[in-house]
Amino acid sequence: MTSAEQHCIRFDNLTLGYQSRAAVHHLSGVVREGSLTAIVGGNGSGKSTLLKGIVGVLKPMSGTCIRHARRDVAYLPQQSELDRSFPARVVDLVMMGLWPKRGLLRRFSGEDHDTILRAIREVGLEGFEERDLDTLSGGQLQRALFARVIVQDAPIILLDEPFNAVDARTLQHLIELIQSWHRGGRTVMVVVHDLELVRRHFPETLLLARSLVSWGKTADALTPDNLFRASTLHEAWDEDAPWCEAESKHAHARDDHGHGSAHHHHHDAA
Ligand SMILES: Nc1ncnc2c1ncn2[C@@H]1O[C@H](COP(=O)(O)OP(=O)(O)OP(=O)(O)O)[C@@H](O)[C@H]1O
Repeated sequence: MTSAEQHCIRFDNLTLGYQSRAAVHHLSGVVREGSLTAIVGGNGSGKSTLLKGIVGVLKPMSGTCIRHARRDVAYLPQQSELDRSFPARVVDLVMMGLWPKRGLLRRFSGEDHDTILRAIREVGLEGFEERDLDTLSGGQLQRALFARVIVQDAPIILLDEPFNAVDARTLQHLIELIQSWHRGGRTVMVVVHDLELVRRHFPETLLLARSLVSWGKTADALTPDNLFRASTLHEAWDEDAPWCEAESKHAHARDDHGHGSAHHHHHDAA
């Protein structure tokens, strides 16, 4: 495998934000092809912003985020960003996963319908095909969204807090689906708040506190020291600071974690 093949996503001094305020500062490093990474950090630490930067809905303020060979991305936003009152059934939501490939106005083939029904079965929602989205429980909606990811069949999968408000059984099922995507060689990044879950199921972790705190094998990334540093940075935020003032305040934290080319060595394992 060439090094270009190993690098699925590359960040080079990437800064992302809104209006004139940066939310993710000067991130450098590579996401290895086929890796399974948890993105961890406190509220407002830039996790969702980073996913939006990878998808491309948010353009860099500076630096770059490059997806190798413009790989397709399946992106699941936080449930709070979804409009549940949208008048659609489960089958319509899952069908949307085929739009990028088929186009909005093309008719779907019998094969496409089989793909959609198979995905609905795979997430355990058989019998719910015709149900309106606004009648689903939170866990059922999350299953339907996972079915949409399945039909998208993308090599890169980004999930923003997919385990929020799901019960133990649904959680186990969603984890199994993520693991099957990982075994199939897809590159998967998931925003997760529960650190025990991360330690149990995610080989690699990226810990954010607006700037990168640590990134590598989960056991190395989530040391008490790194978690303490992340919380200290978190407390030091000034929401009203002009962009990059926060960066200079936090420069020491960036200097000693050695991300970028150094962190890349972590990615041989997993
Ligand atoms: N659309 C927006 N416009 C302006 N500022 C935003 C916008 N979205 C996020 N922010 C700000 O960017 C910063 C990072 O937010 P982000 O949503 O990436 O954090 P997060 O780590 O995903 O948080 P959480 O765990 O609470 O979901 C926060 O200060 C937030 O207020």
